Amino acid sequence: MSVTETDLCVIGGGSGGLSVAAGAVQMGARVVLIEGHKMGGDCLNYGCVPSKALIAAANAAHAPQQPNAFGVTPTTPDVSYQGAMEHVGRVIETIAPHDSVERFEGLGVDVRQGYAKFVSPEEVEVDGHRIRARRFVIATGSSPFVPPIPGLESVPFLTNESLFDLRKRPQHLIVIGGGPIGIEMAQAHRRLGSDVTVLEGATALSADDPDIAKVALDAIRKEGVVIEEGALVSEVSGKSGAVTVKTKDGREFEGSDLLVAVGRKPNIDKLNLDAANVAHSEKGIDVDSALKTSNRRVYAIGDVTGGMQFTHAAGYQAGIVVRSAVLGLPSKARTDHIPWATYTSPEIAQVGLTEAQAREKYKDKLKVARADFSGQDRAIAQDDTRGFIKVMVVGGRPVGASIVGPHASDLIGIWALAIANKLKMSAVTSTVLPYPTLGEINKRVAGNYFSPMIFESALLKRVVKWVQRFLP
Ligand SMILES: Cc1cc2nc3c(=O)[nH]c(=O)nc-3n(C[C@H](O)[C@H](O)[C@H](O)COP(=O)(O)OP(=O)(O)OC[C@H]3O[C@@H](n4cnc5c(N)ncnc54)[C@H](O)[C@@H]3O)c2cc1C
Ligand SMILES: NC(=O)c1ccc[n+]([C@@H]2O[C@H](COP(=O)([O-])OP(=O)(O)OC[C@H]3O[C@@H](n4cnc5c(N)ncnc54)[C@H](O)[C@@H]3O)[C@@H](O)[C@H]2O)c1
Repeated sequence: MSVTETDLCVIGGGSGGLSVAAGAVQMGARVVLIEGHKMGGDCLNYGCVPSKALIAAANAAHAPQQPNAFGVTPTTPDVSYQGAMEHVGRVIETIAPHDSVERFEGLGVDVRQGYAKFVSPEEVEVDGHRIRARRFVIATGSSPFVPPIPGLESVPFLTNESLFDLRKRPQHLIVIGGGPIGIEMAQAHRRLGSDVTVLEGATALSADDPDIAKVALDAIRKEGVVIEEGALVSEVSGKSGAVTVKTKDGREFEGSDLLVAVGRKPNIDKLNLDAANVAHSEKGIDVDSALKTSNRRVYAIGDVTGGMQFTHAAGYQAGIVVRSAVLGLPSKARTDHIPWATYTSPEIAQVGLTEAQAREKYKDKLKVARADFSGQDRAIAQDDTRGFIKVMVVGGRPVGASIVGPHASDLIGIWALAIANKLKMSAVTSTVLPYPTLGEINKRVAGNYFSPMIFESALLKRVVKWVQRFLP
C-alpha cells in the first residue's frame, strides 16, 4: 500500500475543509484534502446555495402578486417550479468551479476522492492509499437527522439532500420541523404555489428571540403557510402523493409530500475515530477552545463538532486552525461574535446574546435599545416597514443584537463588527451613513440607547442653561 507523508491532511471538502486547505497550501504547507462525495459539501450542493437560490425564485414569483402602494396592479404570473429548480441548478454550477478539484489542485493541494478512515492516531486510509500527516483537520460536516418516527421507514420522504432534485411542484408539502430549514423551505414553496403545513414539535425558530421570530412567523402564516407548534410528529403513513402525518396529541394532517427537517447528525460513522483516539458523542466530535480533539494532532471544525452549524462559522474556525496547525501559533475560537440569519421574508438576524440570554447573564446591568422599521425613511419609501431591531447593551458596549425586517442579514454586519472588536455604542453613533438607507436603523437604535442619558438628564439641562448664559 502506498504511503503519502504530508504536513496537513484535511478530511472533508466542504465549507470548513476547503478554507483550511486553501489557507494552508498558500502559506506553504503540504496539504492533502480528502473528499468522499461532492466538493463544496452541503453548503454548495444541498444547503445554503440551493436554498437561497430557491428563495430568490420564490420571491420573484411572489412580488408581482402583492397588493402594493406603488400604483402597480398586482398580477398572477405563470410560475414554473421546474424553472425555479433549474435556476437552483445553474447557481450551483456557477459557483462549483470555485470549490472544484481543478481549482484546489491548481493551488497545489493533493486532492484525493474517497471516504477517509483512521487506521492509527497519525494515519488515514482512502481508496487503498495511506496518508500519514503531522496534523489532521476533520471537517466532515453533518447529514439530515432522520428521527425514528414509526412509518417513516416505508413512506417516501424528502430531506435537504433530495428536495432540490424535485422538478414537479409538491401539491401539499408537509414539513416536519420548524427550524430554519423547515421555515425557509415552507415559505419558498408557498410562494411557488404549493400548499404548505409545518408541524413543529415545540416552538418554531426557537433559536431566535421570540418577539423577533413572531414577526416573521406571523408574516409567513399570513401568506397561507399553516404552522402548527406543539405538534410533535409521532407516526406517518401513506404513499407517494398521499401522506398522513399524526401528532402525539392525536391530530392528523394530510399532504402530498413530506420534508423531514428536524436537525442534523454529525458525519462520523465512516471515520473510525476510535483508531485515532478521537473522543466523540452522538452530538459530534469533542473539541476544546483551540478546536483540538482528544488527539492533539487532530482538529475538528464545522458541523461535525455539533456547535454553531453555519458556513461562516466553519470558515471562521478554519482560520483558527490554520493559525495553530500551520503557523504553530496559539489560537482560540470564540462564538459570541458569530452572527446568523434566516432568509425568510422578513429576514431574521442575530449576533451575540438574545434579550433573554443577556438578562439572565447581566441582570439589571442590561439595557435594551429598540428601533422600528416603521420610523425608517427608506423602509417607508419602499413600503416595507415590518420589523424592528433591538440591541442588548452592557456598560456601553453591545453584547447582542436581534433584527427582523428587510435586509436584516446585511444589517447585522455592523453589530457583528462591534461585538467582534468590543466596540462601544458610541462607535456606531459617531459613524455617518448615507441617507436614506436601511442601515440608518443601526444608528437610530444606538441613538435611542443614548437618548435618555442626554435628553432626560437634569444635570445636562442645567449645564446647557449655564453655558448659554455665558456664551458670547
Ligand atoms: C438546507 C440548508 C440550508 C442552509 N443554509 C445556510 C445558510 O444560509 N447560511 C449558513 O451559514 N449555513 C447554512 N446551512 C448550514 C451549512 O450548510 C453548514 O453549516 C456548512 O456546510 C458546514 O460546513 P462543513 O465544512 O462543516 O461541512 P460540509 O460543507 O457539509 O462539508 C463536509 C464534507 O465532508 C465530506 N465527508 C464526509 N465524511 C467524509 C469522510 N469520511 N471522508 C472524506 N470526506 C467526507 C462530505 O461529503 C462533505 O462534502 C444550511 C444547511 C442546510 C442543510
Ligand atoms: N439561514 C441559515 O443560516 C440556515 C438555514 C438552514 C439551516 N441552517 C443550519 O442547519 C441547522 C439544521 O436546521 P434544521 O431546521 O434541520 O434543524 P433545527 O434543529 O434548527 O430545527 C429542527 C426542529 O424540528 C423540531 N422537531 C424535532 N423532532 C420533531 C418531530 N418529531 N415532530 C415535529 N418537530 C420536530 C425541533 O423541535 C426543532 O424546532 C440549523 O440549526 C442551522 O445551523 C442554517
